[in-house]
Amino acid sequence: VSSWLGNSSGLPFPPGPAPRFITGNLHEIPAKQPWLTYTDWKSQYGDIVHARIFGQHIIFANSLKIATDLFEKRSHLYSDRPAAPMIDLIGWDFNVGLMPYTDKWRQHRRLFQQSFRPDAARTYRPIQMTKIHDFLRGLLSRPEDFVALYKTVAAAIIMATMYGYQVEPIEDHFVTLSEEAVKMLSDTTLPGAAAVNAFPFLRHLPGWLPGCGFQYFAAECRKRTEEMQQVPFDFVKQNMREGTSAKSIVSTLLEANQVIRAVSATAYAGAFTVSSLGTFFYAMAAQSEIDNVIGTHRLPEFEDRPSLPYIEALYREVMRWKPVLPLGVPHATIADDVYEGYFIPKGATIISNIWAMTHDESIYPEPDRFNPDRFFTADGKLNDDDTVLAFGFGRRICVGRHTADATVWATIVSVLSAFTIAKAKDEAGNEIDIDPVYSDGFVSHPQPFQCSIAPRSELAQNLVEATADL
Ligand code: HEM
Repeated sequence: VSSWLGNSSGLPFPPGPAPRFITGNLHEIPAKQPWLTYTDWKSQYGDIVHARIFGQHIIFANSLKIATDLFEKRSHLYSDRPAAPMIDLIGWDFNVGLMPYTDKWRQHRRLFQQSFRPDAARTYRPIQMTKIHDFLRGLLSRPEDFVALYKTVAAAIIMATMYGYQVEPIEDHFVTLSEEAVKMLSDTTLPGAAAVNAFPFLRHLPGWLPGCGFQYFAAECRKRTEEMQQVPFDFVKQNMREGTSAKSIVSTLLEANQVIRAVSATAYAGAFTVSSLGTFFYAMAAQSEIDNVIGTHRLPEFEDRPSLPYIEALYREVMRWKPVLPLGVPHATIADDVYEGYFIPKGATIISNIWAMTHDESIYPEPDRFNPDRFFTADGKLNDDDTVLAFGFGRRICVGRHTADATVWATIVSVLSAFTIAKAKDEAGNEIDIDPVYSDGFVSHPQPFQCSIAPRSELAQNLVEATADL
């Protein structure tokens, strides 16, 4: 009770909606697109907002300044993750991104960084391009399956770099395993999603008791999560035994070590966040820049990046407009703190409201409009707003960001160089409008929609077909 109500500091919590006695603000947390509600709270209460769900204090960092002050300048206090018993129950505690701020996290993060720091990330470029070219050929032969295809490209890159495993173009067993495990995680971690997060003692009660059905769900999740870690790991070990192992991060690091198993499965799950890729299909421009700089006789390469400022702006806008994790991954405090006269208790959940930051009208006028031009100065130069907020903050900033950045950029430029994407037409020849609908939950993916994807020219088609022989 003292943690629910208690604040012995004599200082106020940051402003926020009035909580009810027991449940706090639970009744105000919407199931759908909660980041929109939290961004409304920003207009009402300011850049730092406090809410409570049962005994859990939640602080929303709604501006870049607050995020920088807390997650970066006070990173020694703000780098923990909230304790969520449901994460342990479903077996996701193996994941670096969800681990508390402990020596174990440091060890996993260090290993991850070794394989994903900028110079290491550059060595994966050939694999990235190969998989992106597979994707382009997929678009030629099955444009109607573009959603399944772009989802696979991100997974294909991670699976090839981590495990040396080449995914099947459709319904790959490993990819399906990971997709299901990520979906289960997404369903169980939002505030208010699982009673056991609010009442941790419930984890000790058997599933047959009323209200404890989550135990059966959790047991099923644990099985999937275990499989998701073990199956691709066994694949590498088997190939190494048989001497057929392709070079991969796991085969390079492998000393039959549990940390590697967990770190690699973390990366494998990270693949799904690369669904930022879906977003850029909503927007078409920039082909003339590619034609002017690269010409039409070859496909783009990573080395072209500095010469393509418009594509750079397009990439930034894709990452700004619909951040894949609109509320980031929650941080938590490891001790009491006072910020600008407000009390922030130990164990509080700190949400980086990335949506509010990337839709801040004072920085991005008309924030809901997709407009890459906003990243140019008045004299037509790319501006210096090059920090992608979608990757989060401080010591917990996304470790896969260099690889993810390269994948998203290279996919955008490759598709644009070879294809025209337009609205689909109905039987009467009228254009079908696109209604951008995104999934709810922890990860926000674009939902399937219709559009027309066709090679820009015969030359473009030949270039894409020729990638099969590379
Ligand atoms: C467009 C793609 C991606 C986006 C937008 C993204 C975004 C994020 C965000 C917002 C966080 C939380 C940062 C914070 O706590 O403040 C995060 C953490 C993380 N990401 Fe990514 N990510 C992407 C791709 C990837 C990929 C491809 C990998 C793996 C190869 C990856 C691995 C991780 C890991 C391991 C963490 C946890 C770091 C920690 O807690 O110490 N991410 N990511």
